[in-house]
Amino acid sequence: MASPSNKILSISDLEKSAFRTLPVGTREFYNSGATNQVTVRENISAFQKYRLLPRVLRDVSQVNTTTRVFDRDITFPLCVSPAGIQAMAHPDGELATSKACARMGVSMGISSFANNSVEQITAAGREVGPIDHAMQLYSMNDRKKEARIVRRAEAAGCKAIFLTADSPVLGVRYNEWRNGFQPSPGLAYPMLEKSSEDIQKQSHDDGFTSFNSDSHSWEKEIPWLRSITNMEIWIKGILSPEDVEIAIRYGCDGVLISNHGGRQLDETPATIDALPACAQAARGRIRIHVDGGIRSGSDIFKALALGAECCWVGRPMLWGLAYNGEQGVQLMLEIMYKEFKRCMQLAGCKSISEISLASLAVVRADGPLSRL
Ligand SMILES: Cc1cc2nc3c(=O)[nH]c(=O)nc-3n(C[C@H](O)[C@H](O)[C@H](O)COP(=O)(O)O)c2cc1C
Ligand SMILES: CC(C)CC(=O)C(=O)O
Repeated sequence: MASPSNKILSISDLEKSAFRTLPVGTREFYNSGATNQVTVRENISAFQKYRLLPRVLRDVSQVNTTTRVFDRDITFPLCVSPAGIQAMAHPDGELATSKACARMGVSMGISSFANNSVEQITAAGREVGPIDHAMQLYSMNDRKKEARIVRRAEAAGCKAIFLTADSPVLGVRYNEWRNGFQPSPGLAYPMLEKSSEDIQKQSHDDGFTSFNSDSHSWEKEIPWLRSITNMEIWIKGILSPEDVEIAIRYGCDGVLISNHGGRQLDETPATIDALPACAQAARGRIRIHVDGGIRSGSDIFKALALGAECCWVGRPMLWGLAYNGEQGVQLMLEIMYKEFKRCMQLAGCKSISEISLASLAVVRADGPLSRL
């Protein structure tokens, strides 16, 4: 843990603190992406194409930042994406994240690679306050094991399955291969039913072979999932409007526009760039959320203006955990919340429904400001 006297004012401060704290193999595993890191970089830089166009002299003395996710009003439109192996950032791992999310009134995704069980994670959050969880899932060649994950998540009160659609195989991860990445000894994956001994025997890459199954398809996976659960079914990892259309056809409840934080297929578009076409294709028929590169309140604002109903964030949670466990994740969410609220006020929006394309402009190198 970094010294609490270090002033952490922004997500970038948290990132720098985690950089100093985490051993190089863990830090690179968390921060890196696939191949040449093109998408990792663009997920961040693409936000800079957009400029905020404020409307002034509007009464923003009362601002309502709340929005509805899984039939609950959450504090503001940011939740925590499912990210695996959180116990390498802090021994409390996902338990700390769940508590911080509950304290801040936002939802949490639980990775199949969590180091704690869905039962422990949901219970930890509920000790603090009301919270909804989504269970992240891969299509697996061991259908019985996959069904056990779904049943445990439902029994533990999860509201949704996030089916990760972008990971039939692991991305090209030079950093993991160079560092011979392994989770710290002693860490297990209880949802995947893997003990720490099992994990140490195989490479991270080997761990993904069981996901490359012939059930990794719309027609085999979605009707089967529907037949075994009443939870909402969301597809995580969509980037094209065509796939949004298919998700609607299969009766899915939502999609998370995501490139897995640039960790799977490199040179896919930044999610903020893929979002508008996907939101237009959805035409309100399916929920559209987004993750990837969201690092400030104005990034959340821009994503909402471009058609997302809610944003999710991965690495900033890991940096918060590395900084100071539960309090660190809470600090990350507080920073985001305060920045988002201030951004709404300064842009002249007093509720989420007032955030629209009219609040954005694009500055082109060779011309004047363009409206979207
Ligand atoms: C260390 C790490 C582990 C992750 N593990 C998973 C996972 O187990 N399942 C999954 O669907 N996505 C996983 N993700 C992707 C996140 O859910 C999310 O899509 C991504 O982190 C969003 O980008 P951001 O980190 O720029 O916010 C992981 C991301 C990171 C950084
Ligand atoms: C937590 C991992 C085992 C999975 C991963 O690295 C990822 O999904 O990006």
